[in-house]
Amino acid sequence: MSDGEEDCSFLSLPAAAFPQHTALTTTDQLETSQHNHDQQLLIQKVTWSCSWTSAYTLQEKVCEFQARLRREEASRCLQLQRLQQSHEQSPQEKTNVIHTLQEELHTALPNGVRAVQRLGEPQEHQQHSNRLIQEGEQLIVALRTQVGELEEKLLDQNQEVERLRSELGATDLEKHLELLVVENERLKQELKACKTSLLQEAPPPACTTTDCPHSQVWVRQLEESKRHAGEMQRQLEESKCQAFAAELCSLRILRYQSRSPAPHLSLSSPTLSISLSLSSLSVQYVTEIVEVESTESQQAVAEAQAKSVALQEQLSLQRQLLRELETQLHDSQRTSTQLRAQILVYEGEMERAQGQLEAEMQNLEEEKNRVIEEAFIRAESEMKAVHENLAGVRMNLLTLQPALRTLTCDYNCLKRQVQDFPFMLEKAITEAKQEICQVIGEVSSANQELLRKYKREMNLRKKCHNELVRIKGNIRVFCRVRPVCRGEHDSAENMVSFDPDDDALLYLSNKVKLMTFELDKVFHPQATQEEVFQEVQSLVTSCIDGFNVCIFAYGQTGSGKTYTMEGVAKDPGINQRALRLLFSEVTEKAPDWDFKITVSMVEIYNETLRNLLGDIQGEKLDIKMNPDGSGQLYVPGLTEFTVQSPEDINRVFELGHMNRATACTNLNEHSSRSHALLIITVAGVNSSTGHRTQGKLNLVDLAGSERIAKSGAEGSRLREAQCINKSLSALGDVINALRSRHSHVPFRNSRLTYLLSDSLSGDSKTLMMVQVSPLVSNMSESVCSLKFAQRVRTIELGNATRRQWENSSTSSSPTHDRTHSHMKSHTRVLGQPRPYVKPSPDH
Ligand SMILES: Nc1ncnc2c1ncn2[C@@H]1O[C@H](COP(=O)(O)OP(=O)(O)OP(=O)(O)O)[C@@H](O)[C@H]1O
Repeated sequence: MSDGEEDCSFLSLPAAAFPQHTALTTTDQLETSQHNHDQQLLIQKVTWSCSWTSAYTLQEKVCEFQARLRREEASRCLQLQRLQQSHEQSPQEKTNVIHTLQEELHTALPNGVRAVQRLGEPQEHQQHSNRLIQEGEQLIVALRTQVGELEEKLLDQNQEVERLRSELGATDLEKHLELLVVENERLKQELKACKTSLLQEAPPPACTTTDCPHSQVWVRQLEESKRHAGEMQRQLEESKCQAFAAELCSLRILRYQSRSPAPHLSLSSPTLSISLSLSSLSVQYVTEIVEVESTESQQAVAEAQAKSVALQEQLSLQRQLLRELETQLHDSQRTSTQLRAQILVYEGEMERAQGQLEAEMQNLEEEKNRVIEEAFIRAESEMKAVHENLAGVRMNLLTLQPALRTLTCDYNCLKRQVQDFPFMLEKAITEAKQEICQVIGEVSSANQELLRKYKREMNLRKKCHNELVRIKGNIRVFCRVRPVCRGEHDSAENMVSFDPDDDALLYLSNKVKLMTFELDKVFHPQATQEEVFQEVQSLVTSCIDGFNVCIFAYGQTGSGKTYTMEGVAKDPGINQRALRLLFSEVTEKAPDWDFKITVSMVEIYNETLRNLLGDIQGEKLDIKMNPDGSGQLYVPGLTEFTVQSPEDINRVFELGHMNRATACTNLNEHSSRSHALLIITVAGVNSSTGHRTQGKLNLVDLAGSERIAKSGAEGSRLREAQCINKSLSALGDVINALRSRHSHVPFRNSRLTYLLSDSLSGDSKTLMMVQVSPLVSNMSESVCSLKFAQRVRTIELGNATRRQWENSSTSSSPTHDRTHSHMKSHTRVLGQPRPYVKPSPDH
């Protein structure tokens, strides 16, 4: 039989005594706040019930309630145990939960006590109800009084229970629990620290199980736990002894009660323990005792019963405590076992780590020894080398010391020189300046003297040059043999030959005879344009000195006249080269002389004069006598282009070539049958003396000189040939007249001779370039051209030193002394009428 069953066994009231009490089933209805009300209600119910059946029913309900109450207390105790055993919660949380549970327990215990008391009340009421049934309403009042007293005693008992509980049970248990929790935390910390040190300080220090402080702590803890378990065991034994003594005492009381049921039973000892077997007494016995007991004895018995209940509770608490202690002991033993196992594991790990550490130490030691040995060997070799170097350095030092002394002396000497250098430099600079100034003066005077001599020599050279030209004659005849062109199969090797020793001889040979021609200069087919111009440039530059010059190319068609005079774009002929030379010469003479170069370009076709630089293409011009009565000729409308830069030269030739090509449908054929004239006028004035000079250069590309019979021309071609022959024969006649010194020179017989009359006069210089074809087929024409050239070469035009001169002062020209001038200056602005010099008929 359980404790609860024993408690309610003496209240074996009949069932269904209070049918209307079925609502009293929950713990809430038995709370303290409802206690008085429930007591009153219960008393009323008891009063109203007059049968034993109702009492038994009430007893069953009470027993059921007590059983539930104990189950709740047991579950709370178990929960408290679980919480105390839990090591995962923090101590503060555990303490809070324990306090909460203790409060609940404190609340539940009085309720349980009151409930037990109330269980006694029905019994008391049942006992008194039998009398009250008989005695009436007075007993109810007495019962109420007793109930009040019982309540007061119940309160005392509760206080006593609390005191006992605080002294014996819960306080020690809590302290022990706290100690265990603290110890547990400390062990956890040590275990964690031990793990950390093992991980960090690998390998761990070598220690044995007996030397390890953790093991010693655990062993001490184990021993302490054992000791604690022994104390708990001892307390359990004491509790058992107390329970046994209480049981004996209760049995003695019962025997005493059975022997002498005195009305004043003394149960005053507070330490008296009542056995649980007290509850096993039958209700019948209690009823009989109560019937014969007095009021005081009944009260004493009730007190004893209450104390018995309290002691029973203490006993149950002690048993519970014992079980807890036993559980703790088991846990401690299990923990000790686990700790031992863990210690063994740690010791194994430490041994392994120590072994690894020793192996690594050994390896490191070997490595260290090896490295030290290598370093030692290396250091020895280096030391040896250093010693050798040191010996060499010492030797060098010994040899360098004298050199250093010498260098020091040199350095001191140089230092003194450097210190004196500024003064010496200044002195040297001053002397050098004086010398330089003196030398500059000497050089300047020498330069002046040299310049004076140079000018004198230049004048002398020009005089000699002009004298040479005069001695050579005013008409010079050159011959140029063109090469065999591509596509020409005729060979000239057998027809034309040259004298290697004399460049003035040319041989023409046919099948019959060999003809020799003596000219001023013969150019072989390989002669370049530059070589040809080298020979004629002295004539060109004499134009600057005021001479009239005429250079014309003569020869049959295709003999190379145009090539010599105009040339090609990549290799220009005499025209372009002469103009560029004049431009560069007058530029060099600036600023002493201010020269102006003007250019005109005309062609004579079928005895018609055409302007090639005019705005009107193919404009026909005429040669007229100047109306001023000077007897000079001029060409009205002739365009003169002033050349001021090399680019102007190019523009002049481009314009002239374009106008000539536009005026003629077939340029090649047309050019063969017309005379092309480039007229360059050079007029200068000396800026210091005011002397003026003017020369004219006529560059003429004559038409082909074929014979009409050979060409077989008819119609217009015949007329062209007749005009060409007329002009060429007129040129021959003029030259013959000049050679024969006739009184009349027929300049007017053709436009060509009329236009060139001033350049063919006595003081002019004429160069005839006879062009010869190397082809055998052109043999007869070549012979005719060369014969004509030889005749011209014999002409004496007069004194070439005579030139155009305008200033009447006695000073000399740039290169010559002043002589007679027969030509007046007739420069004009571009496009304006220009007087033309008419040659003197005397010439
Ligand atoms: N010295 C030379 N070197 C190279 N080729 C030349 C030479 N002389 C003339 N020629 C060439 O011979 C050909 C005829 O020359 P060019 O036209 O000058 O003869 P031309 O006497 O002026 O003829 P035309 O009376 O018909 O005008 C041209 O193709 C020209 O290039």
